[in-house]
Amino acid sequence: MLIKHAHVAGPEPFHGDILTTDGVISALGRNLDAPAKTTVIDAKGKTVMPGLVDVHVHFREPGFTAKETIHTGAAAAAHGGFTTVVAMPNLDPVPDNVADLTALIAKNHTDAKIHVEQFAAITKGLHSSDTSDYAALKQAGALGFSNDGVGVQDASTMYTAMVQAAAVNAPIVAHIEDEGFKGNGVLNAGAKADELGLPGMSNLTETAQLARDLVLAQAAGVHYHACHVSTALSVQLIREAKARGVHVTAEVSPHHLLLADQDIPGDNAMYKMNPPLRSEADRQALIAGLADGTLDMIATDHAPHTAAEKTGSMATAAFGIVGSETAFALLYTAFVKSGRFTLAQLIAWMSTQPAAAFGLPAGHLRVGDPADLTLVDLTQSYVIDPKDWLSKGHNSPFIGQTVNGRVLTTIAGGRIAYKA
Ligand SMILES: NC(=O)N[C@@H](CC(=O)O)C(=O)O
Ligand SMILES: [Zn+2]
Ligand SMILES: [Zn+2]
Repeated sequence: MLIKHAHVAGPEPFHGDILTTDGVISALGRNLDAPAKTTVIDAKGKTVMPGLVDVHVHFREPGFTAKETIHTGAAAAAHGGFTTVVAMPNLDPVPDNVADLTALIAKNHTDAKIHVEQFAAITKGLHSSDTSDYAALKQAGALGFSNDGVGVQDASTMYTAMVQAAAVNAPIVAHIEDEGFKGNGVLNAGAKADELGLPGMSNLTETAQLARDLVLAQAAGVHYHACHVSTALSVQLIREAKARGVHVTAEVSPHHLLLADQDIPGDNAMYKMNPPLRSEADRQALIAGLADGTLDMIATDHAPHTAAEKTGSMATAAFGIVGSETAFALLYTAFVKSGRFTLAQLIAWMSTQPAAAFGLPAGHLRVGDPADLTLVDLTQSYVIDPKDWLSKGHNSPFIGQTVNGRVLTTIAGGRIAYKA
C-alpha cells in the first residue's frame, strides 16, 4: 500500500509518502514509487496518525452477543480509528482457564480485522478468591489479568494475585471498587443524586481500594494498571505512588474527562456507568493528571448494552456506555480544536503510551513498524448519530453532539480494516 502526501502526526511528525509491504512500513519519503499491484491512497489534506490503541473494551462474546460480538466490536473500534484493542474477560464462560482462553483468542483473530489482545481473569469466575493459573494463561496468550466489572474484594487474594502475576511478568489490570461502599449506588453521591432521588456511591468506593492496591503492588513488585480512574484523590494517590517507585500505570475514560455528574440531565440511563461521572472538581483533576503524566493514557471502556438494558430509570439500567466510535472525535474537538492540548499529546494518550505501557508493537510510524495507521479528516464536522455506527450498542450520552475529526480509513497490519 502507498499512502501519498500524508501529513503524519504523532511522535514522528513528517510530510510525505508511506509505503507498506507485508504489513510493515517499508519506506517513508517524498515521491515514493508504487511497486506493481500496490494500492495507492491519496492523503492530501488529511492527517495520518499511528493507529489508535484502546486497552479497555468489552466485546461480550462469548455469553452476551445480543450486546456485541467480536466481529461488531472490532468493526466499531476500526471505525473509531483503533488498530489495537485489549478485550476484557467479563464473559461467559470467563477466560480463567487455558481451554476457554485459547478458544477466545482464536476467535479474536478470525473475527477481527484489527489486533485484538485479550486479558484473562485474575480469579476463577471473577470471584474474590482462587487466583487463576497465570503462567499457563500467559503462555496461552493473555496480555495480562483483570476482573473488570468487579473489584477484587479480598486484600490477601489481590496480594497473592499480584505476587503470582509479577512472577510471570504480567500486569494486574484493576477495576477498583469496594462493594461495601458501592452499596446499591447508581451514580455519584452528591447533589445530583439527591436531586434525582437516586442512591449514590461515594468516591471511597474507588479510593479506599486504590490506596490498598498501591500498597499491595509496591510490596508485590507487580505492574499494576488502574482502570477508568475517576476521582481527584485517585490521581493524587497514583502521583504519590509513582514518586515512590511503584510500577503503576493508569487510564482515564473519555466520559470522565468530558462530563461531570452535574451534566446529567435527569434520570437518564445513558449517563449510568461505572465508575460514575464524578464532580466537576474531580473531572478537572483528571485532566490535570493527564497533562502532568500521572495518568498515562485514555481508554474508552467501550461497554455496549442492548436498548432494553439501557431504557428506563438509572436505578435499574445496566452500567456502561459505548466509546469506540466517538472517542477520538469527542476528544479532538474538546481538547485539540479548542487549543488546550496538541494533537501530538492526544496521540500519545490514545496510541503511543498505552502501547508502551503494555509492550504492544504500536504507537509509532517508523520504517520497520507494523503498518497500523489511521487516516482522519480533522476539518470535517458532523453530528454523532448511532445510525453511522458498527457497534450493536447505541448507549451513549454523546448522541446529537457536533464534533470534528472523521476517521476515513483505518489500516491494521497493512490491510484496510475500515474505509468510509
Ligand atoms: N463500565 C461499566 O459501566 N460497565 C462495564 C464494566 C466495567 O468496565 O467495569 C461493563 O462490562 O458493562
Ligand atoms: Zn471496570
Ligand atoms: Zn470495563
